[in-house]
Amino acid sequence: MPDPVLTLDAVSKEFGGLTAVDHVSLALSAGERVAVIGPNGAGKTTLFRMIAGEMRPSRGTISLFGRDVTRLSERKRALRGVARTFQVSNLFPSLTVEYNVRLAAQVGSWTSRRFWRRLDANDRFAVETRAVLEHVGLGDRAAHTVETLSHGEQRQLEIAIALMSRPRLILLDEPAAGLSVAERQVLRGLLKDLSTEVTYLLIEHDMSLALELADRVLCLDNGTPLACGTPDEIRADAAVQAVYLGRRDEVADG
Ligand SMILES: Nc1ncnc2c1ncn2[C@@H]1O[C@H](COP(=O)(O)OP(=O)(O)OP(=O)(O)O)[C@@H](O)[C@H]1O
Repeated sequence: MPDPVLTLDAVSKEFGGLTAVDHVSLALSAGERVAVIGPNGAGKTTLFRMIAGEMRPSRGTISLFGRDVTRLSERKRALRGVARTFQVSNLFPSLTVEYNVRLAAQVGSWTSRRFWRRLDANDRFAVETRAVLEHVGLGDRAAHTVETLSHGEQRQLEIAIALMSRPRLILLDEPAAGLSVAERQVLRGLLKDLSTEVTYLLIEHDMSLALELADRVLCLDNGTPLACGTPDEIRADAAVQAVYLGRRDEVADG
């Protein structure tokens, strides 16, 4: 059996007297898609920040591909294949779509101490950039500036940027937040069709989207794992339904 892509072993995070994440354990195998759900303040983003290396756990260990990375920096984890998209966009609005992707890829290349290449150079990044933009459905938008993109297209671009680092694990932080129904459909298709070479962990408030995309769902409540199971198990879970009271129909309909 290959090592899991990601293993969380009793990970906790305290902020002063507040326990934001409390003894969360989880293992993701290669190609698996796991959604983390839970009401506001459940600890989802804090968990992501610890996995990405932005923040250290108070207790517990985090391993990537069988190696303990609990004390490794965010950059070193990125070099091991972790990419992340954010709730708040990190894009450069006045630059073109293509330039945003190439810039991110070349900064990644620079931080990994590979040879810095000129942004204008007709190099391998141009080919990879075109391919990844086609892949996320933005092939015809390459020459447009980011500020002219719809909100949904900007989310697609963020995924393109994450894919440029050829990640083995992507952390998607509410990719569907603020999207229209039609934009959600596009995003749903994109995430469903991603190669299973990429494992992903997804925070998503849209319950039906989370249950549709995920192989497995972890529900947090006040930092504590409330339930972890297949989408069908989560739909049927009484504790999850109670937490989502008022959204009970949404859980049931999935
Ligand atoms: N840097 C911090 N310092 C102090 N408290 C924090 C910090 N970050 C998060 N918290 C607290 O930790 C708890 C969990 O927050 P977190 O943002 O992880 O929840 P969440 O599930 O992502 O919520 P949301 O769905 O609203 O984004 C909250 O009570 C929050 O106020």
